[in-house]
Amino acid sequence: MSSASSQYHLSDELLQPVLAILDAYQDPYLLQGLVTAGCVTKLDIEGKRLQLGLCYPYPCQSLYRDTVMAITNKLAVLDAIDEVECEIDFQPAVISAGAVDPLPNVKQVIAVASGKGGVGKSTTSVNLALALAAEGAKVGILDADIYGPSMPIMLGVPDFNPVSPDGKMMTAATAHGIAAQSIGFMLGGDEAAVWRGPMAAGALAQLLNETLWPELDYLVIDMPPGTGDIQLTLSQKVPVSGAVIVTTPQDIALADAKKGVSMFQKVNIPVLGIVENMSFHLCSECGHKEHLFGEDGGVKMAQRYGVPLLGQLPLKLNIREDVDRGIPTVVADSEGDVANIYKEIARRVGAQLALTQTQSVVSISISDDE
Ligand SMILES: Nc1ncnc2c1ncn2[C@@H]1O[C@H](COP(=O)(O)OP(=O)(O)OP(=O)(O)O)[C@@H](O)[C@H]1O
Repeated sequence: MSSASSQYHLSDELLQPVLAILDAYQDPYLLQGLVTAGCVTKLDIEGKRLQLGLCYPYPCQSLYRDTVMAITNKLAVLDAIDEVECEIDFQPAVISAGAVDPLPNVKQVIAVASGKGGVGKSTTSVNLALALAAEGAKVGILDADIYGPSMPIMLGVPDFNPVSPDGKMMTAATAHGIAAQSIGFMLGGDEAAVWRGPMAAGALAQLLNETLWPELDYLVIDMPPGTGDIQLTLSQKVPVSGAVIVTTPQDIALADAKKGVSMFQKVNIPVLGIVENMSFHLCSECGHKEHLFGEDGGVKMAQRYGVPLLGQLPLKLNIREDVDRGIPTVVADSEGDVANIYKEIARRVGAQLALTQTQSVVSISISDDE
């Protein structure tokens, strides 16, 4: 149990059944009871009104209402409680157990990668970033795709000029509530495409380090596609907390995505999971579902590598149209089915990061004590 137990101000007689009820409530993403997961930060009682404080290590704002209702119903069996006042918060861990220095202001860096181009990595990155923000996190995105920077268009800020007020650090754009920096703000696509290996990785790391990022819970990096030198060097130069691999279900893309999984495993960056994009075509008129690129390739790959399948996105016209007009689907249709899939993916990504870091915390505190 966490040190939060010092915030528990209930008599032993009441504390035990309350903790038992709260721990019987399994968090669907952490797959642990709320007490075991360290989410219960406050317990107090005034008359028969229980004051409950919860702090999640991943952003899940859209679930707060249902969670409170479910917990309140369970606690209602106790005679000593007839009302529950619940405060919920979210706080990701700030941990960098890796060799690379953490970025000031940035708690977690998430790399979004794909084995090959054109699988929808940038579309997934931008919608994931916006979904993390919709779930209550402070988010930034770095477009490191030197072969085809797309964030300026996808976020509707094609003319942003990242001025450098002090001649050293650059500003980030703000779009739909997230901070954005892109190699595309600096260079035309063609010019950037001639970059090679370590030089490109060095320039991207510089872009990352020399941007005045606001306080961020998560910085999503849209990596260059592929698994070559640039990607490997970038993964070693940037304090990446975890990686998300985007693939389509067909065999060739999957073979490439496997290389992506292996690359991150080689440099000890946890693979948080796989997003299968363009999983099926959903006809917007008749609702017919068709598996154009094969069925469940991402599912099989996730099983084979023992990493979670974070979600499956349909091939849908409006996903493309929305990024083309600079208003990604998570913003354009924020309560629609597609936005909800991205939000589900965002919660899973945040929870996976938290679980990965719980393990790091354990190993760090052991070596500190020694
Ligand atoms: N689920 C989807 N449904 C419909 N269109 C999609 C979907 N995902 C991506 N697209 C479209 O597919 C094209 C390629 O997507 P995107 O640019 O995100 O891929 P990428 O993997 O980042 O490509 P690159 O490696 O070339 O940068 C874009 O036109 C995008 O709008």
